Amino acid sequence: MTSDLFASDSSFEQLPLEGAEVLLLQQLALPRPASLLLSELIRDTPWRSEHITVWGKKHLQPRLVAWYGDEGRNYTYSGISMNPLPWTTTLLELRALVESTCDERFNSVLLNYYRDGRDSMGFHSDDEPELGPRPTIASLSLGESRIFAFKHKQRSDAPTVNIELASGSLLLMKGDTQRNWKHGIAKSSRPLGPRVNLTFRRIQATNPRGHRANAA
Ligand SMILES: O=C(O)CCC(=O)C(=O)O
Ligand SMILES: [Fe+2]
Repeated sequence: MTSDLFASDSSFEQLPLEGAEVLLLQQLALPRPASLLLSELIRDTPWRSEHITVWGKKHLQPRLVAWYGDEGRNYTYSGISMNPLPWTTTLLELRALVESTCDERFNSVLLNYYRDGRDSMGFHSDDEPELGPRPTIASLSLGESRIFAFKHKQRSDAPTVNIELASGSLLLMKGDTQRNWKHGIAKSSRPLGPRVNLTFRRIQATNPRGHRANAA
């Protein structure tokens, strides 16, 4: 094991997205090598394959998901209501690391498992009412690098901004990011390995029924 596995670049880089606050840390100092965390999460998580309703039509989500968090922090999107699973030791460890790195507090985490290049996430904003009006979301990626694309919601002439989310990277979305931009993970025709993404979130105390119309 070389020290490179644990190398970290401790500075966040601000991405040039107008009307958004998006910061990227290329390499978080993980407690164990990313490959070990990835295989542990793939093996130990009770993954769910969910049907979601998008524009009134039922689809199977092209990825697997799991939702963890403090009790009572339910989350509803695209017609799915998720009751949180109790935190595991590993997820608590990762949460503490992410919280101290970005000086924020989170009470839940959504895990997305992209099994290969055919798995994806459609363009959406994380703008459910239970996240509050200007949510801070911290996204930790493990495994295969995937392209994370931002598309402006109002300005169709604004170019799509693509960023590569490598294993061990931490992306922070804050402020008006969700109000002005959508994001997604495209499919790839190349044979890609597995990736697990963890989005740490803060669910507000009240839990009105939310909706996410376009997160196929
Ligand atoms: O997998 C990713 O990087 C994106 C995850 C995401 O956008 C979400 O969970 O809302
Ligand atoms: Fe998202």
